[in-house]
Amino acid sequence: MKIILLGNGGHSKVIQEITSALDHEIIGILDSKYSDEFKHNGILYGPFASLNQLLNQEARVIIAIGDNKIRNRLADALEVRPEQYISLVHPTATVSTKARIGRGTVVMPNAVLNAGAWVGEHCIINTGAIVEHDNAVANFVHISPNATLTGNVSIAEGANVGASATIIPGKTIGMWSVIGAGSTVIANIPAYCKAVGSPARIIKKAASVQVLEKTGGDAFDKFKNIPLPATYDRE
Ligand SMILES: CC(=O)SCCNC(=O)CCNC(=O)[C@H](O)C(C)(C)COP(=O)(O)OP(=O)(O)OC[C@H]1O[C@@H](n2cnc3c(N)ncnc32)[C@H](O)[C@@H]1OP(=O)(O)O
Repeated sequence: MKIILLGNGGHSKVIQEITSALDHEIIGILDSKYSDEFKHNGILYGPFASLNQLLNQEARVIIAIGDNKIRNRLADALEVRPEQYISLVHPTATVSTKARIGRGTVVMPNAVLNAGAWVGEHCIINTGAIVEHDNAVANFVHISPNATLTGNVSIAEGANVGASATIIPGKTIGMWSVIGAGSTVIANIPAYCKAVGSPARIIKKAASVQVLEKTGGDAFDKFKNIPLPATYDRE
């Protein structure tokens, strides 16, 4: 399969290795840092504007950028049809036949996705991360290296779970929230919050969450609408 990578930073390096391990052929690496096109080892390097000519070659695309917001913005901005995105799973990752992985998602070496785990589109399940049974991981999420989502955990869109963090069973991380490296989450975390430590405490909340709390509203209930990922079979 011919693959085009969008982004050429550290995260892209790892994806390039996964792509090679899967015997795909990288035909283009595009990045905003390039203003002109050039070829090196048969790969076209250039700006994102070069995407259309490469897509004419029946290639598939992966957004190889670690920042969840930038992946989200790029996916919105690009005229790439959903079926043109590929999901990549490193050969050493263990993925249950009863797990689902959305388009544009990458599963790094030694990660584990157990039975009933649903992972959405354009997610990163990073090196050695564990996504246990019956997890729901929405689009544009990053589960960092060695993080553990125990059973029945829900991670809403765009959330970022730091390296080696642990989420205990049944808890929810709200949309676009960030969990610090090494933290242990033992309660639901509302949307747009930053939580750190063991047990994790919220150190930063979105203004809207603060207003709800001041007015007696239930912040979590208001923000917990978790967009479940669409079900796409593994490639
Ligand atoms: C392959 C890869 O690299 S994948 C990338 C993986 N990346 C990660 O895992 C990074 C995760 N990021 C973190 O843990 C960061 O520290 C964040 C995002 C949680 C916080 O970052 P910032 O908003 O810049 O917070 P800042 O550094 O100002 O710290 C604020 C407070 O939280 C504390 N804090 C920050 N991170 C943590 C943490 N992980 N655990 C415990 N406490 C923490 C700080 O000590 C500080 O406490 P203080 O106010 O008492 O001094």
